[in-house]
Amino acid sequence: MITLKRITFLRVVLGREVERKFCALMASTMVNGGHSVEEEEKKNVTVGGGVEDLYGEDSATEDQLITPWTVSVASGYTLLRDPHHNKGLAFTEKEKDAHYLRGLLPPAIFTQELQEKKLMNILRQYKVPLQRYMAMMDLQERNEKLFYKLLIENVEELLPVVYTPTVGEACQKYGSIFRRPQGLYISLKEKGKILEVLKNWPERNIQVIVVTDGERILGLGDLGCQGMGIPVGKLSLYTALGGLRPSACLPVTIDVGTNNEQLLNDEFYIGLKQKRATGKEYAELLDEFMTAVKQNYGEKVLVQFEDFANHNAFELLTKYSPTHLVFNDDIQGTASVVLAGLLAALNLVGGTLADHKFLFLGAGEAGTGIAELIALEISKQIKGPIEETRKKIWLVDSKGLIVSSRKESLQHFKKPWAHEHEPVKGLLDAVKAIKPTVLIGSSGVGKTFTKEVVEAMASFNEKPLILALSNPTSQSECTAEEAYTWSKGRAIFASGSPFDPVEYNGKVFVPGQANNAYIFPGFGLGLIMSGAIRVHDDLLLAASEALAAQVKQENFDKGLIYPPFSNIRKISAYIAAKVAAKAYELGLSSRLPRPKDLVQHAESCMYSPVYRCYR
Ligand SMILES: NC(=O)C1=CN([C@@H]2O[C@H](COP(=O)(O)OP(=O)(O)OC[C@H]3O[C@@H](n4cnc5c(N)ncnc54)[C@H](OP(=O)(O)O)[C@@H]3O)[C@@H](O)[C@H]2O)C=CC1
Ligand SMILES: CC(=O)C(=O)O
Ligand SMILES: [Mg+2]
Repeated sequence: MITLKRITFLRVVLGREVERKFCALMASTMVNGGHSVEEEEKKNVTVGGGVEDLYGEDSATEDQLITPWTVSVASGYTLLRDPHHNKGLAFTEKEKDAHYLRGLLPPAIFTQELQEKKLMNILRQYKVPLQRYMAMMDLQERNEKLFYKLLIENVEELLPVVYTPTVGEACQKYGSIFRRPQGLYISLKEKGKILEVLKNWPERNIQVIVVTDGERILGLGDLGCQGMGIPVGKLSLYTALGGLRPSACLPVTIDVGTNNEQLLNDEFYIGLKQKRATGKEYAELLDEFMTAVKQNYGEKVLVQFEDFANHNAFELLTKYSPTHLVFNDDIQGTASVVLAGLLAALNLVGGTLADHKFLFLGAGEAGTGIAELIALEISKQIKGPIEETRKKIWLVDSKGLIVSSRKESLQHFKKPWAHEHEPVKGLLDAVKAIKPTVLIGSSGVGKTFTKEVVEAMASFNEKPLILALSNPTSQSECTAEEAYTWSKGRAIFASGSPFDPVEYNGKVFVPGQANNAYIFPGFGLGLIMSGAIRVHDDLLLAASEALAAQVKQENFDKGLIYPPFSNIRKISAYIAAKVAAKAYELGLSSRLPRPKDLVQHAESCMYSPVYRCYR
């Protein structure tokens, strides 16, 4: 067995040539069915213009088995190809000598700051967002630290590139832009072998998994296996925004087929070409996955469900919450970020949460998840039963206002919202009938907050609070410009995907981004650093309150109900500390003793993308 220690010994004691020969011979014993070293050495033939075929790969015929041999000591060419350790032109002269890099790089040496400047210049030249996305993915595969340095230090500029809206387009075109796998693909073909598949992933100490089955990718619907862009994007935010180590993050796509005909007919589709498995077949695959995850990574690995369709999402969350550390970002993360925005908005609109009336367009994961957390917060504030506080909240789905006469036919997650009211068909009529102070879009359907809807909101609210949560930008219920113009500059507006500032009547309005990206990185860090074993609603409330507390007067002055993303690492540390504190208080934490200063502890846990010096 060849070991890293032996290779290092050979290199240090006997020199590089001996090491090369040794590796080659070890490799050749694994070629052609394992013949003796001598035999294989004799057979080392020359092919391709006199280049030695050390590993026997070129000379092997098609039916001969060869070993995909690699020596995993990161030095020389291998070091430059290793995204975790590559520093590009930033290797020092000393490092070039010590790590066999001389001649493999041009003479100039760039600092990481200069590399960052150069790459930002290049990125800014791309006019097409998808080109920027691909350039960032290339960078992530080439030089991980530089990727994160760029993302952390230019977060407001690059978030729309690696995340919504561009990640949506990337998923739609994932088959064409796919280069190298960035996460684990677990399909029906892997049934019975999922534990082995997890072991194929090169990293062992996984702390957070983001998993999708691709059925509800943003507001773009079923993108099957191409949904992989979402776990990859979310996890890059876990690192950039929440400070989790990249090596501790595992993106997973469960492929049970797709019902998207366009993909099924696409010759370049990268997933299983079959209709989605459902029922027992689906449940068994998911169960095998969840069991394998716990077996391989232990009790404290966080599994974040992302962009599952609601007919699976609620069930999975209910099923695995008692046994695993699971979190559904679309249901719970979105709820927490919206509640934070509402708590902050009270500074602008006045009153308490209980004084407001809420109307949702969209009664799925996001809509009912947010509604439930608002109702919970109000019931805690007024110390009243949640059945009563739910009555302040109304939801509209594709069939109209959810009312008691529809109760029998409603999905279980809509039933608590079926209040007494006569049937109402469309949103405009619902707005006029309910007269909400807060209108929240979570339908996944763009352009549904029409001029009439916004004008109606502005007719009975001095400052209508309008949140257009649906992603990507194409699915936003209205644009920032529409919200400000149609409300004559009175709306307080935030959206799931970012919009540029808008000038209306000589005043500049800055729309905020109501996106769960404010919550999940800090929330996850809080769970992990405290060794939490279960998620509890009170942790979500703690995260909301922490985020709301981070909105400063200067933000309110611009009409913002969220703090800017530029400060997100500090915000995430604060959220993490509050979540961890609550987890300790509830006895859900296993990492003892509890650190005294949790904010400082959170900051000290965070991954830094600064280059390290190699000995
Ligand atoms: N900003 C953020 O952080 C987040 C944003 N989102 C966005 O929210 C959107 C919805 O996500 P999610 O809740 O998970 O999706 P779901 O599929 O679970 O829910 C969608 C809801 O919208 C309703 N709906 C669909 N079309 C219409 C219509 N024309 N009129 C009225 N209602 C309609 C559906 O009605 P029915 O039940 O009758 O089919 C359903 O209740 C997506 O675009 C997603 O990107 C999601 C999570 C976080
Ligand atoms: C933001 C997000 O999680 C979504 O749109 O699904
Ligand atoms: Mg999502």
